[in-house]
Amino acid sequence: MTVNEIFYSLQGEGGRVGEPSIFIRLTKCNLACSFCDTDFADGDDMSLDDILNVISKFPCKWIIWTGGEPTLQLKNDHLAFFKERGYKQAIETNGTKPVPSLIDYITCSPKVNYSRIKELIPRVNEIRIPLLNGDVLPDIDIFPVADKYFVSPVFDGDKPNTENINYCVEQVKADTRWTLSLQVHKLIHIE
Ligand SMILES: C[S@@+](CC[C@H](N)C(=O)[O-])C[C@H]1O[C@@H](n2cnc3c(N)ncnc32)[C@H](O)[C@@H]1O
Ligand SMILES: Nc1nc2[nH]cc(C(=O)O)c2c(=O)[nH]1
Ligand code: SF4
Ligand SMILES: [Mg+2]
Repeated sequence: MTVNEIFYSLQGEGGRVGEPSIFIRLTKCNLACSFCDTDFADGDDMSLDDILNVISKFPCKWIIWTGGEPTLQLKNDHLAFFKERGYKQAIETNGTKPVPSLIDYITCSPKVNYSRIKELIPRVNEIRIPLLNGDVLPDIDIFPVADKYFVSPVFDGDKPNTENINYCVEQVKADTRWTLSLQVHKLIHIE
């Protein structure tokens, strides 16, 4: 696999905020979102044993596969390797590709082709849609069935953007099926 970075931190976004997690960021993406806060271009080839060597130092059994777009590389063979070693595995995906079945927790953060996501990924744990001030929030039923639906105001790099936050607050108050998600890791200055 081509790996951009591996770090141990707390989940900063969505339904599992605050949970200790090992982030494995894979290189490459099939989209180029204007607001993307991540530099995922560089990477090193790592074998599964190389990755295990790094992550086994952390006192944590939850992996979050992210990127870039992790579905471009991640397959059930990779997931089976870590599952056999006692890891639970979550994914952060943009919803443009199917998610391998051995994933334990799916966060889908829609960016494009909203109506197609359901066909590719019928059931997710959370939808977490990034919104800029004025972006149209689609009707919730267009998305896959989820346990929880979040709107996530786009941050300016590491800084919260008041207009985007206020706009998301309005959306949640107008349709109570949605919940606000903030990028808490940026607010508390952790990775
Ligand atoms: C960097 S992406 C990687 C995973 C996958 N490509 C995706 O888009 O879900 C991880 C999360 O960061 C969010 N994100 C990226 N840039 C952001 C920003 N400037 N403000 C808020 N969320 C952002 C994405 O929407 C996604 O939920
Ligand atoms: N703390 C922290 N939580 C996160 N949740 C999703 C992230 C990502 O970049 O995928 C992320 C991240 O980069 N840091
Ligand atoms: S899909 Fe995810 S990683 Fe790719 S550019 Fe958009 S936010 Fe960044
Ligand atoms: Mg991030």
